[in-house]
Amino acid sequence: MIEARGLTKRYGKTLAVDDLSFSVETGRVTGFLGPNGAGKSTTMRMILGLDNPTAGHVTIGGKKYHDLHHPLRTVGALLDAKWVHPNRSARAHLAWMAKSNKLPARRVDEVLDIVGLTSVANKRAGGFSLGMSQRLGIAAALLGDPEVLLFDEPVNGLDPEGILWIRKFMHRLADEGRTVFVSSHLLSEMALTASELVVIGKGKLISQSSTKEFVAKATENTVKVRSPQLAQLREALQQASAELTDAEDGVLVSGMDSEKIGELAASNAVVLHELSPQQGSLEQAFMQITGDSVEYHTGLEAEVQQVVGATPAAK
Ligand SMILES: Nc1ncnc2c1ncn2[C@@H]1O[C@H](COP(=O)(O)OP(=O)(O)OP(=O)(O)O)[C@@H](O)[C@H]1O
Repeated sequence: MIEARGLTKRYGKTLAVDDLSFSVETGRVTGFLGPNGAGKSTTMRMILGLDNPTAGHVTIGGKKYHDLHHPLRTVGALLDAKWVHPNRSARAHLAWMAKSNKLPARRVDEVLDIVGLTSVANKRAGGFSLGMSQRLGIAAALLGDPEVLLFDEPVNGLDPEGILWIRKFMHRLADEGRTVFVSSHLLSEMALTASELVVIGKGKLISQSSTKEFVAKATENTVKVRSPQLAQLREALQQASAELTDAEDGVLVSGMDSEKIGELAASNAVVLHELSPQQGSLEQAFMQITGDSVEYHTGLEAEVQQVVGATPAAK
């Protein structure tokens, strides 16, 4: 379990992490979500003792990283998959890591097998694709068989197959009872990967909850209605204080659930052609909750739309 309390990091004038408190539980995948520049990497570096907090603290299993007896047996991390020496083979790289950290040599072949790199174990890591490099990075993180795993933007640049592999692998690690903390600015990806979410913007905590709660709490639920007697239905809905927004071929109703709308239509003898509750998406929730915490708002919105074909919440 990871616990941050009042964690703060200042670089000159930039407050990269601002009084952040959150906890990451064992046995599940927790997403660390925030737009670019929100402070995710800085937080991860502080968890791993690579950066010192300006204030506050963060512990792993109750201890600060520097107080851990066997750091690599406690926590493994994938921060940058491309730091491997390019002329070293995958096996040599892991063997060197195992040796320098006093971990058993037999673990090298075990982790190569776990991440599916056995057949290319003797090939130069410099020739690896990004997906293979990520797997090698994950193998390195697993060398000490740690209970806690941190992944910083692990799916960045991967093809769909690579993304799927990482996602399934994280679920597997959590199912084994490990603590998995994974950062991403890809909202849609986190919805599929993480059951818990720690959401930050501009270094500050925005929310910590289950992914389901996050979406439910943040999205305004609407119901799409189509009817050949739309004018009549509009009047009835407005009289009942529902809020209406024009949709392409009908209206979006908020402030009233689908049962009520159906009953209202029936009591006014209005025929309905569609009555469909609109599922809130994680993207909509994120936009609504982060609001002006999104440092590069326009860019992020465009990116989200590109990635998932999502449209911003209908108002
Ligand atoms: N070593 C550093 N020196 C100065 N400023 C830094 C340093 N590291 C990070 N920052 C600044 O701190 C803020 C948070 O950066 P950080 O990399 O932690 O965010 P992030 O959420 O991981 O973003 P990204 O997804 O782009 O990596 C940014 O404004 C960044 O420019």
